[in-house]
Amino acid sequence: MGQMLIEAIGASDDCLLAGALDIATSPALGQDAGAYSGKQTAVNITADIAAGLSHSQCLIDFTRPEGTLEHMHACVAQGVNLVIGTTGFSDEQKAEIAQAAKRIAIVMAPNMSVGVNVTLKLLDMAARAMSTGYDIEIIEAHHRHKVDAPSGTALKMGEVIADALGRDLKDCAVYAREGVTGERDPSSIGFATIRGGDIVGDHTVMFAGTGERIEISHKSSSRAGYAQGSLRAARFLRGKATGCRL
Ligand SMILES: NC(=O)C1=CN([C@@H]2O[C@H](COP(=O)(O)OP(=O)(O)OC[C@H]3O[C@@H](n4cnc5c(N)ncnc54)[C@H](OP(=O)(O)O)[C@@H]3O)[C@@H](O)[C@H]2O)C=CC1
Ligand SMILES: O=C(O)C1=N[C@H](C(=O)O)C[C@H](O)C1
Repeated sequence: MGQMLIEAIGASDDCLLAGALDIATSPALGQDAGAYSGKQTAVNITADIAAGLSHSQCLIDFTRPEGTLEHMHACVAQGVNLVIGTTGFSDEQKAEIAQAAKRIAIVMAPNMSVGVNVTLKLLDMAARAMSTGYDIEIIEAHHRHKVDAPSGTALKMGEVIADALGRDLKDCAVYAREGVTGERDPSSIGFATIRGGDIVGDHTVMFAGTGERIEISHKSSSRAGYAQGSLRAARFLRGKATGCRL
């Protein structure tokens, strides 16, 4: 995602790359942030977070939860707003992010694509309309490099549906099935995860009834939409001092 963001920022007429961070062991440290594509950005990749943020108004973070939190503390110290695309946070980590939003402005979304966020609205509507008589299953597929499961997007879809049905996802989510599982609990929301190849990101929510089923799907064919959505979030944060969209 770092490379997609550098590309999207380079192509935009209102955003400027002011820093590029990676971890201390990265072989890319010291290189120009555009070196991977042969295009110069005049920004060198650094692991020095304070230095990387020193000319920035907003940090866009796609790393790992522990990296995001480290970056977030630096953003708070330096008054830099934050867009979080990283997924896989625990409840405690999410609470820490909500606390930080009292000091800086934060947008956090497990999926930055416009299409997925529209899909979340469709799911809210569908769940309310099919609140009984339909079994709800969420199926997601991603590339072989993805480290968290189910995806942040699938979990968000589950939360939206559970909220619409007046359920708590913690009580009704079924993340795995194996062996003699017994019949399906009608109040459950099931998750199935596929990992393989270079699948960018597919999500389908199935409402399986008697004699029919409805499937609402979103499929990403490029990661560019995530980068564009992140810039949109950064623009939204421009001029904001505190608060969060989670
Ligand atoms: N919200 C959205 O729309 C999207 C969210 N994502 C999420 O973004 C995250 C990153 O995905 P992706 O770009 O594919 O992953 P990558 O592994 O390709 O990139 C993550 C980068 O973060 C670095 N990193 C790892 N740990 C740390 C750390 N502790 N501190 C600082 N940097 C760190 C990695 O370094 P190194 O390679 O050296 O380990 C790597 O450069 C995932 O959580 C993914 O689910 C992804 C796409 C869209
Ligand atoms: O790791 C990815 O690639 C993606 N992660 C996000 C998630 O966990 O939902 C968003 C998108 O599906 C791509």
